[in-house]
Amino acid sequence: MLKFDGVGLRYGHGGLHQGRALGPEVLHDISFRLEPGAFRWLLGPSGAGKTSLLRLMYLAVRPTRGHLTLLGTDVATAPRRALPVLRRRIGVVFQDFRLLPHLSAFDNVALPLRIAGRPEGQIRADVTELMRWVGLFRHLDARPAAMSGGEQQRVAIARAVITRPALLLADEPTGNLDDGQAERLMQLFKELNRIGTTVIVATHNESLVGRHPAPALRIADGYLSTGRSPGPSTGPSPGPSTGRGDAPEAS
Ligand SMILES: Nc1ncnc2c1ncn2[C@@H]1O[C@H](COP(=O)(O)OP(=O)(O)OP(=O)(O)O)[C@@H](O)[C@H]1O
Repeated sequence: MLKFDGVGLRYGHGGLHQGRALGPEVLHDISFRLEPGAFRWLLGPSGAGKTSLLRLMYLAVRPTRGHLTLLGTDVATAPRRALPVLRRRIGVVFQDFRLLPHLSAFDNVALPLRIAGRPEGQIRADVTELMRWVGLFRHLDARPAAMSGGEQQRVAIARAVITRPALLLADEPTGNLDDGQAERLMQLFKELNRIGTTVIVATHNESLVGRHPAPALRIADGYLSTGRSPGPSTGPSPGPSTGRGDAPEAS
């Protein structure tokens, strides 16, 4: 369902004729495959290429070389009209949240459901329940500017998961959360994963990764390797549902 085959990425491509030179390659020869229901940490030092890899997966950029298949669709050969439909099956928690400033927290989270044409009564029930779960029930009417960083991050998370996407991509989703909130967030991600969502979480939060051992995509200097995240040496560690979706991988 998610397949990278020799993918490389340079920024600025298409810009030559606009006077911008092609930048250096920031991702090199990325090859891996994930089946539906997989969970992966995405790990690597700052600047290694985690956000760039996620941007390929939510169609913000296209590979400069190689092949990328997302949810069964080859993004290079798919007709242009197919891409927004594909994109709607992907939930993204952006590192910088990207909430719409003129909308309330409720309306930010409701937006993907409204775009999908869901009935307003169902939207109200679903959004209210999820906002209660992420601890923001008292902030339904607040605008992003009136919320703390952690509150905004939780709105961004709620917006990403409200549609139960086929693929959930989260870029440093606990950066503004305390440990208790981060654990609650992991419960949410694991529950989605349990019901079939493929989940990829980029993070520097080593203690969170240690508490939830799962296979990892590791990036260093734009090159990918795969392996298992370090887990606690003792104690129960159910972790995300790592038993499913573990397709043979090559990197
Ligand atoms: N829009 C862009 N234009 C040009 N180069 C970029 C752009 N975005 C990222 N890069 C470069 O791509 C490389 C990888 O950056 P990326 O943001 O993917 O790393 P990261 O692993 O997500 O880092 P961090 O953990 O700090 O968020 C870096 O060298 C960065 O400077």
